Amino acid sequence: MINKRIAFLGAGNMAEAIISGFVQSGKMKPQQIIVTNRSNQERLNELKGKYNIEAVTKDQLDYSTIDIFILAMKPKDIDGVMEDLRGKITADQLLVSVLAGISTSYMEANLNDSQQVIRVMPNTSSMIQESATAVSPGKHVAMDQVLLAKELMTCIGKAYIIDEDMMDMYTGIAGSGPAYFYNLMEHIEEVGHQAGFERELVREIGAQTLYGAAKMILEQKETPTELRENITSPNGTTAAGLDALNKHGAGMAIIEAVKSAAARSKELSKEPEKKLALQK
Ligand SMILES: NC(=O)C1=CN([C@@H]2O[C@H](COP(=O)(O)OP(=O)(O)OC[C@H]3O[C@@H](n4cnc5c(N)ncnc54)[C@H](O)[C@@H]3O)[C@@H](O)[C@H]2O)C=CC1
Ligand SMILES: O=C(O)[C@@H]1CCC=N1
Repeated sequence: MINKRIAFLGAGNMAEAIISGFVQSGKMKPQQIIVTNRSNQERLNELKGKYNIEAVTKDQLDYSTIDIFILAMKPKDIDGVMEDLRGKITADQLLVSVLAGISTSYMEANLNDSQQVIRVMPNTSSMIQESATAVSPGKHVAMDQVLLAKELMTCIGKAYIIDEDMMDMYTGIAGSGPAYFYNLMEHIEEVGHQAGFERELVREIGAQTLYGAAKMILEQKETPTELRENITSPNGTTAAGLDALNKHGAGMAIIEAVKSAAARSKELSKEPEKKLALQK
């Protein structure tokens, strides 16, 4: 059991996906979790009703009772939250941030000098405990806190400790990644439906195909290249499909998608970093 009191600052999609995974994991009692937002009481009631957790607006939160704060608002709202936390958060309270493009050094510089800050990058599959989550500790984090953060993130799927300088690329691969596969599935659904399948049926067939392929990669010893070659008979149907994929630039499109998301993550961090440089 994880015996900590955890407060979410932000009550949006990502907060809900993580809360759902935490509650399903059985590693903590719902009463250990408290979710906050600025003022949307309706949303707080919804989360409270669905997960049996506590829910209050940020101004009603008693900061002194919290062991771990999880930042789950949009990156643009970071400065308001730093202001809320400054002077209230103490060095022994752990700050975990899911915000894309906001560095640990930015948060450290805005809080106590020795603040323990860990950046994580989950994805929305947290909802069903199938996220692939990166964990990157800041400068002042004790090893037991890194392991605690990893254990927490394991409640929502697999967790990997990575260097923070790889976080933009990780975001391009795994934070945004589910969207690429959803987009692929939208196209599979469309072409199958146009050919005469019921939409729901072809959606399920496509999803089972994707799920089976992912499970093969995770559970078999072969590489994706070997698995692909196993399906591809000379002059067969798969070869025809792969030729069309190549002709239409699918490989390049995937590489560009990851690189563009990673570049956007890097760009998101520039504004706050610039502000930090001016403060120095
Ligand atoms: N959506 C995704 O797939 C992923 C998102 N992220 C990160 O998660 C974060 C949240 O994204 P979403 O959930 O999609 O956003 P969202 O817009 O659905 O939710 C943001 C929430 O933050 C609240 N909020 C704003 N300022 C606040 C404050 N000062 N105190 C407390 N609450 C405050 C808002 O009321 C809202 O409930 C973003 O920073 C994003 O970079 C990270 C990984 C994946
Ligand atoms: O699009 C975004 O900014 C967020 C961050 C990672 C996934 N979605």
